[in-house]
Amino acid sequence: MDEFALIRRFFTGLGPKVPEILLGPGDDCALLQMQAGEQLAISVDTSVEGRHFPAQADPWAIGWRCLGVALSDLAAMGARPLGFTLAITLPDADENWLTEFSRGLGALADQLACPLIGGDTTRGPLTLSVQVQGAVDRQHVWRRSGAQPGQIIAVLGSLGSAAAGLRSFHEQPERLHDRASWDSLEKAYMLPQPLIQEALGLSRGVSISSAIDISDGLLADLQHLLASSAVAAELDLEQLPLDPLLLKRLGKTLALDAALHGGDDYALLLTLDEADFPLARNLCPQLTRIGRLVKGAGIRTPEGDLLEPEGYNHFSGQQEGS
Ligand SMILES: Nc1ncnc2c1ncn2[C@@H]1O[C@H](COP(=O)(O)OP(=O)(O)OP(=O)(O)O)[C@@H](O)[C@H]1O
Ligand SMILES: Cc1ncc(C[n+]2csc(CCOP(=O)(O)O)c2C)c(N)n1
Ligand SMILES: [Mg+2]
Repeated sequence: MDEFALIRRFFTGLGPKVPEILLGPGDDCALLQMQAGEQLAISVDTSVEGRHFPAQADPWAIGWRCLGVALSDLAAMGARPLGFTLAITLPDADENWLTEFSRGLGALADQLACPLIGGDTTRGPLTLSVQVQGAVDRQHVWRRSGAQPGQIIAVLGSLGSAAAGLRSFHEQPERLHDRASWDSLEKAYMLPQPLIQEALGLSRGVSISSAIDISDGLLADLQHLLASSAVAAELDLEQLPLDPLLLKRLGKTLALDAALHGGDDYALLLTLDEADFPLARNLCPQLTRIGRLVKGAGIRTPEGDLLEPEGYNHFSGQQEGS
C-alpha cells in the first residue's frame, strides 16, 4: 500500500461533518470558518511510543489516546472542538494495526464531533502529533492567569488513577492486549476521556477565573497556574478525588503520591469564587473542592507544610544521550 492509498483508506472521513470545516483532507490546507465573536484555540501534542504509551500497546487505544490528550487542552480553555490534524510517523504500513488505530481515533472523533481535517504521513519510529483546533466564545475563554487570592481550587476528574494504570501495565504487559478486561485505572491511563462537555457546560453557566489540564501531575500543573496568576495555594490532601480502586491497589501513601506527582490524569483544575461553587456543582456534580488560593508563592497544606511541585519532565536528569 503506498502513502496516498494509506491516507485514503485510513485517514479520510474520520469523525462527523461539521459546518465550520469548509475543506478537509485532500488540498494543501484545510479551511475553517469561524463564527463572529469566537476565537480560534490551537494546541499540539506529540505521543511517542515508549515515552507516552508503551511499545506494543493496543492500536485502537493508541488512536483514542493520542487524540484524547490533545483535546484535553481545548477543554482546559473552555473551547469547543472544530477539528484536528494528525502528523503520523509509522515504522511500516501494517494494515491490521492501521485499521484498529483509525477505529480508535474515529471513535473519539465521533463522540466529540471533532473530524480529522488533514495531516502528514511519514516513515520512522512510531510517533503521533495531533493538533486540535477549537472555537471559544471570547467572553468565556479560560486562561491560566486570572486566579485571585480568596478563591477556591476545584478539580474535575480523578487523580492518580492513570499512573497506577501505567504501573499495572509495567507489571503485567500481557494486559495491554486485553482491552475488554481493563479496570478503571488501566482505562484512565490508556483511554483518557477529555472533559470537553463538562468544560463547556461550566464555562457557559459559571465564572471560572483560571484553568489548566493536569498532564504532568497535580502539583506541577497547579504550579504553572499559580505562576501565571501570581498567587499561592493551600491544598487539602484529604479532599483529593481518588478512585477507591486506586486506594485499594496502592494504599494511601502511594495513592497520594500518584495523585500529586503521577501525571497523565487529563483532569481539569479550575479556580472560582467560593459563592459560585454550589452552582458549579449543580452543573458538574463530580467537581471536587481541593483547596484555596492565598497571597504569596508556592503550594502548602493547611498545616503549612510545603509541597514540592515535581511532575513529569522530559529533560529532568537528562538521561538518554544527554
Ligand atoms: N517547541 C515549542 N515552541 C513553542 N512553544 C512551545 C513549544 N513547546 C511548548 N510550547 C508552549 O509552552 C507551553 C507549555 O507547553 P506544554 O507542552 O507543557 O503544555 P501543557 O498544556 O502544559 O502540557 P500538555 O500539552 O501535556 O497538556 C504551551 O503554551 C506550549 O504551547
Ligand atoms: C510508557 C510511559 N511511560 C511514562 C509515562 C509518563 N508520562 C510521559 S509524558 C507525561 C506527561 C505528559 O506528556 P507531555 O508533557 O509530553 O504532554 C507523563 C506523565 C507514560 N505516559 N507512558
Ligand atoms: Mg495542557
